[in-house]
Amino acid sequence: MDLIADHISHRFGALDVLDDVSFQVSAGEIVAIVGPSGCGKSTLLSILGGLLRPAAGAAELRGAPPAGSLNPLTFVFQDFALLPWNTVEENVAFPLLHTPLGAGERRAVIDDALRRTGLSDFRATYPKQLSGGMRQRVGIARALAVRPAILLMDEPLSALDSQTRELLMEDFVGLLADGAMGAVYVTHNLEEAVRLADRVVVLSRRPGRVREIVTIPMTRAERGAPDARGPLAALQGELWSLIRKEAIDAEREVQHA
Ligand SMILES: Nc1ncnc2c1ncn2[C@@H]1O[C@H](COP(=O)(O)OP(=O)(O)OP(=O)(O)O)[C@@H](O)[C@H]1O
Repeated sequence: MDLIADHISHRFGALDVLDDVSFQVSAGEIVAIVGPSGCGKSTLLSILGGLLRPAAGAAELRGAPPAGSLNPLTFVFQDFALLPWNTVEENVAFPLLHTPLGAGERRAVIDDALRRTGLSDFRATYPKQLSGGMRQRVGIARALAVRPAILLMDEPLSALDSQTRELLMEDFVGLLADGAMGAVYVTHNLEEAVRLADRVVVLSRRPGRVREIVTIPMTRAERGAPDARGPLAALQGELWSLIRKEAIDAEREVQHA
């Protein structure tokens, strides 16, 4: 299933936030969205996920959803957005409430999501008993439970320390390796963008326009190898050179606002 951003523009009152943004996420592809602070990345993700109707243009899904999909698009949030009074299992089960799944099928879906995220032994645990990395794994398991075509991820690792980020990046690469699921990955972190994405959409400062779409010229597997650090750092440098000036301008704008 493909996700198409088709000439999307948006404004909040007098504030122009996005200007004519177009790109495509093909089935199984990971597309990162980077750009200066406040350029409209989260707004764009909300529009792609159908939470916000754009002022102009549209977000469209094309193609058949994965077998058994309950929702082709699902979000993974920076702050995990878990229900603290519910166990891990209940959090993962939450999006399955009010769906036509029978009890057996529901259990199989939950078990599968917990297994794929390494949470099978934590099903009865409450979020506050877990580390940040484990909480975000619960957020991912909950997203997997609806068998989506595309994960919409808004800074999913930014609340985590650097070692935990590394581990979760490895998890993402593993989860998305079979190409059954794609992702849109909003991040400030260019290291994450070049490590995970197949293509990177670089937005200008607000109103966000597509400055460039950079294709990462290495497979995801190649990027996990120890000798990939040099080429990845070079790619990161390339992206930073596209963003740097506008990031400085955007930062000044925020500070003087
Ligand atoms: N609901 C809203 N009402 C009014 N203004 C909003 C609303 N949501 C976002 N904005 C403004 O729109 C602009 C873009 O916000 P958005 O969060 O999409 O940017 P971003 O690129 O994700 O930011 P950051 O990099 O800081 O996470 C900002 O100036 C923000 O203050």
